[in-house]
Amino acid sequence: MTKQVYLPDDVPSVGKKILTEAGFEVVIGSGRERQTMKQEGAQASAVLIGTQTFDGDIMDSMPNLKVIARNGVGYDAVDVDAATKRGIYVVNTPKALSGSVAETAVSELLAISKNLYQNSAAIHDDNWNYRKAHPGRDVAGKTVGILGFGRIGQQVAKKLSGFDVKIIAYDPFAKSTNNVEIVDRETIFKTADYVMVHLPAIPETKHSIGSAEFKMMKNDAYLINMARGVIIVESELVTALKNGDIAGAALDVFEEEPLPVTNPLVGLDNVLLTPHIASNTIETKAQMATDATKDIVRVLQGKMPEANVNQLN
Ligand SMILES: NC(=O)C1=CN([C@@H]2O[C@H](COP(=O)(O)OP(=O)(O)OC[C@H]3O[C@@H](n4cnc5c(N)ncnc54)[C@H](O)[C@@H]3O)[C@@H](O)[C@H]2O)C=CC1
Ligand SMILES: O=C(O)C(=O)COP(=O)(O)O
Repeated sequence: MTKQVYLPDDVPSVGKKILTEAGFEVVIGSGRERQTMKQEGAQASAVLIGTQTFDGDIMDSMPNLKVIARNGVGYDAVDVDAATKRGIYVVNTPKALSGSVAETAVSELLAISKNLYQNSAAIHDDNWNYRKAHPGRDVAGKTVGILGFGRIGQQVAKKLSGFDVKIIAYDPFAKSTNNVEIVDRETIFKTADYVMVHLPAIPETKHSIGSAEFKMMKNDAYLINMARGVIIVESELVTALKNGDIAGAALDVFEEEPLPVTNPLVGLDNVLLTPHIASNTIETKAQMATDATKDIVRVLQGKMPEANVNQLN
């Protein structure tokens, strides 16, 4: 019988082509909701998922499942222990997206420094003079502090190398490089003008940045989080933004996604909010779909997965 690959969300055609050419049936689903996935994926030998929760209960509804492919890098929402107990591979696409996420991180750093969003909104509102009372900040001469100096953190440092900034990083497993000094965690919060979060969401990092860290930060410093919402204590960030403990924030990820419009972050004028778009580009989505589906094919053909190799772009 033809093996099924279940895609709760559609992916670029290059990925579907790899699956059909390898002889698999592609089942495009209608969303990430638990019951929907359980029904639509009941016959699946492989699934290709986003950031939705994928636990043992869902795995048990898919008795043929051999591989869970994360179309992305963070697999914090996949119960890897449950998969391992069931003999199911978990793969991801770390090589595909580091550069793209770093581009978005640097874009947001520049956008909050120059008030790009507010100035554009002001023009749309027929307010050319908004700029007068809202000068931006130069990036040159500032200190950028990177928390988590892995694939993405290193790409951020590379992209920033032409900006005349001092770059420091905290990561217990990383070493200083030509242009990046590894420092202790406190030094990041106390001295950086931009604190950039590129940590994995693991028990050690969950809610690890809150009021104590915001109080350590300089009043004119910015927080940029492109990693996972759960790393920040959101309510304490709101307080810090309102009290002026920090100058502003750029956030691509939130504890609850989609971010409810009732969340107190919405409407603050010193925060740039984007809907989890750091890797959401035409080129990177195609590369992620390619890497993930090639690994699905390998596993379903009885080979070892390859895309999940810790290698820089
Ligand atoms: N906004 C978005 O669309 C995207 C978000 N992400 C998030 O970015 C995260 C990072 O991705 P990569 O750089 O590829 O991962 P990575 O595993 O290459 O790098 C993470 C680094 O954090 C370090 N680390 C671990 N615990 C730490 C701690 N307590 N303190 C300081 N450093 C610590 C590790 O040693 C590692 O070097 C992912 O886990 C994912 O959640 C990834 C892609 C897209
Ligand atoms: O790769 C990751 O970890 C991401 O956060 C990308 O998110 P997505 O799978 O595109 O919703």
